Amino acid sequence: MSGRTTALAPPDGAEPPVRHPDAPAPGEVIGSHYEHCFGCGGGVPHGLHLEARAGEGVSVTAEFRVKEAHQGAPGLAHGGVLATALDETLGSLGWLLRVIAVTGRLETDYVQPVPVGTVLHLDAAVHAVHGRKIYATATGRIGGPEGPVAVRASAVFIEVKIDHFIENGRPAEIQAALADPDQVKVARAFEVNP
Ligand SMILES: CCCCC/C=C\C/C=C\C/C=C\C/C=C\CCCC(=O)SCCNC(=O)CCNC(=O)[C@H](O)C(C)(C)COP(=O)(O)OP(=O)(O)OC[C@H]1O[C@@H](n2cnc3c(N)ncnc32)[C@H](O)[C@@H]1OP(=O)(O)O
Repeated sequence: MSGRTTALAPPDGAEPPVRHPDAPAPGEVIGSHYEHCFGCGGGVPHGLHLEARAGEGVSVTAEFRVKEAHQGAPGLAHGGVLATALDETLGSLGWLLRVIAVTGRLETDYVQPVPVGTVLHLDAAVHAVHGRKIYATATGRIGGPEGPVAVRASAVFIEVKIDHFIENGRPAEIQAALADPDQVKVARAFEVNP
């Protein structure tokens, strides 16, 4: 057994998150981090095309319209797709901290079925940071931003450097990403030097 804990509750000594001075202003749209991302990329026809907006503090909002391609049961969203929407919304919080972070652990609660055609109103916030670990939660509501909760998530994201992608990604896609000035601009926004 290692001493690693994957608990979703921040440990003693965790600090409140600090919004980066260059974070997008509240209300500003946070662009896609990668055109081919299933969650936010414009280049994925059946992707979720999630568009997040910066909120106050270290928080974001996003909307996701459930399409036929997202069904798990007749006329209802697949739970894994909803988890992806929550994961992507949580992932965009990194823009406010100006760190690149990947999902370490994601726990989802499904409270109500979500029909095709529904707009899921998502919000997410970071609650604490401990070393490279970022503790965050997200909620998806139906009927409006104040509507009833349909899905919820708690997560731990882990800060990584750009090398995480360069070392683990498939070389063809990594080379294409590094040759794309828009992608390099995104990486620079995180103050990393690819
Ligand atoms: C050139 C191309 C550029 C392309 C990229 C462009 C721009 C980038 C910008 C943004 C993109 C960033 C994110 C995308 C945003 C949204 C998308 C949705 C998010 C995702 O969909 S993302 C995919 C799914 N995700 C993964 O693919 C992760 C697979 N995994 C790993 O890659 C490793 O597992 C890793 C890196 C997580 C850790 O590995 P490691 O060796 O670096 O670190 P280590 O193990 O030492 O852990 C350090 C501390 O984290 C704690 N810790 C570790 N694992 C934990 C867990 N599971 N739960 C709770 N705590 C955990 C330890 O307990 C320790 O804590 P402590 O320090 O207190 O001991």
